[in-house]
Amino acid sequence: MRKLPPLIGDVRRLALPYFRSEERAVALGLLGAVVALELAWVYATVLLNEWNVAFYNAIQDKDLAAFRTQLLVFCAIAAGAIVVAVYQIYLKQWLVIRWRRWLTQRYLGAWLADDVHYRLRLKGDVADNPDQRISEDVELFVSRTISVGVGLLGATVSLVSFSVILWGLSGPLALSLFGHEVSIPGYLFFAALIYSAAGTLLAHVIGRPLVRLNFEQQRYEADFRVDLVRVREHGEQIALLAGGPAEERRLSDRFARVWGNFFGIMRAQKRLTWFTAGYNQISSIFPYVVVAPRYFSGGIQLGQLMQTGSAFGSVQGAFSFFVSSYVELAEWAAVVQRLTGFERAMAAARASEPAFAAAAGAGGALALSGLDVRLPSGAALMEVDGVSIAAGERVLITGPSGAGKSTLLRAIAGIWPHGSGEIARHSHHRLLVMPQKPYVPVGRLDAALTYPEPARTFARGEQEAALGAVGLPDLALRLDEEAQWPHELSLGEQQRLAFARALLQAPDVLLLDEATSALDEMAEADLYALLKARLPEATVISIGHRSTLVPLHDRVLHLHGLEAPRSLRPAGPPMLQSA
Ligand SMILES: Nc1ncnc2c1ncn2[C@@H]1O[C@H](COP(=O)(O)OP(=O)(O)OP(=O)(O)O)[C@@H](O)[C@H]1O
Repeated sequence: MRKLPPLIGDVRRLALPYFRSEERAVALGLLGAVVALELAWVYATVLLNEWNVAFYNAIQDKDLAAFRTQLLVFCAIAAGAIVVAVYQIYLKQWLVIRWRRWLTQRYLGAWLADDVHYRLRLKGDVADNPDQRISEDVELFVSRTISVGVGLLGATVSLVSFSVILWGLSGPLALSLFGHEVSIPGYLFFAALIYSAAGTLLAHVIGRPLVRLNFEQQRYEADFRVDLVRVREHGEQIALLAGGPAEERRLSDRFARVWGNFFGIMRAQKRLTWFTAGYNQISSIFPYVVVAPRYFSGGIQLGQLMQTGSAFGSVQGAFSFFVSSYVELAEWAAVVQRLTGFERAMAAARASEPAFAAAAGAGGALALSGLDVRLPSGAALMEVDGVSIAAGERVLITGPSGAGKSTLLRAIAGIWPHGSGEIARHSHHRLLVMPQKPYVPVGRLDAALTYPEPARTFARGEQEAALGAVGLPDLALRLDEEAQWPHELSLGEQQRLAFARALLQAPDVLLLDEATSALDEMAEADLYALLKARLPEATVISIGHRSTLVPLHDRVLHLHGLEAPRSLRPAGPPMLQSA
């Protein structure tokens, strides 16, 4: 297991915000109730321990009346314990689901705000599989923190209560050491302590690899699941390429890591179970072996033997909380580590300074000066200086494949975090990016059309008119329909849908990244003419390889140079001819 102080520090950082949040009254109320019920449970076990004396002495004395009375006492204690058990589980689950809801919303907010999800992806492996961290790890963290926390509290209270009882029951142990008479008071307590401490130490040594193995297991499971989802999403392309066998090989390789690591877990858990199972078996008999001499010498009766045995078992059980919960603790430590890493990565992504300084510009105008755009690796990609684009101007950017045209649009859109320089634009102007493959969410068509605004933002008539204008009049009749639109609509139809979205949202700046690549040249010209007619004020920056795009724009900028870093300058006449 990890070193305890950092683990406790991480748990505090992850857990405290909920108990200080706007939900703190309910959270603390539920936590208080769960703790109170745990204490009530310990109290019931103390009562049962005392009941042992009267019950077993009644058996030893063949006292039927006392035996019957004690059966009734038992029923009363057991009834109370049953109520406590039922409500403790119920209230614990209540606390788990509320806490999980709060933490999930917090993580969703942090992950989706300020493009953190995208920046994390660009950074690569810093926080793998955020989906798994938000869904599974949050649930595991919340439920394990409550069960470990409450378990630890119960074990501590039980330890104190039964230690007092055991100390009282245990007479001093007289020993003769090197000719000196030594008397050890409360020797049964010390016997329980030594037995449990030895068990805890051994469990820790044997079970330590489980933390790392559990950490890896959660990661491999998530990687495998993500790959399965990708096959489902790209089913058509895979079928067209007859890629089934290739996917099967890849998925089998992925799964090999899942089961390979699981074998590691099985081996580690087997080693630990050899120890814990043996330890638990010995624990059930060990107290009686320790107390038996006093019983057989007539020092105590059967009732006291049973009470002492049970008190010894409780003290030793409380001390051994660590041994019995080692696997659970190991999983919990792994989850704490994963969530802490996720929070840190999100905070770092959010805190990273924007690469390109935003300067004030006017209207839909843009000015790019001293831009040095880089790759995540730090390698220089392109340089852009002294490029001004007037409001309402239409500019085409050309350049060889891989030159960095899309990356430049990402930088202008404000989501590319690598590089330096200044991008001047009006702080309130609205910008819409239309990529080659538009994002079309699954669900109702009107929501897909108006994304990311809610469908109700635009009147139904406006939505129908926009679809009609871009050549999709049939879809205007299906606005209420829910479907897998990304699979149902052709790429050309999706690109038309993106134009309809632009007409509705009427942005000040439009960035078109090969947004008409799936359409024929006539349809492309019609859609550009539509933009000019409906959004005459909008600044348009397009990327494309087709020469037919040139007359649809006022100016062409080209990424010059044979290799990176290329520079963006006006395209010369030869370029225009070859473009
Ligand atoms: N997230 C990323 N991580 C690492 N490299 C990237 C990333 N995104 C882009 N690149 C690299 O940056 C370079 C420019 O890519 P970009 O997509 O901007 O080119 P492009 O000019 O738009 O190409 P095309 O015309 O083929 O669409 C490429 O070499 C690409 O591999």
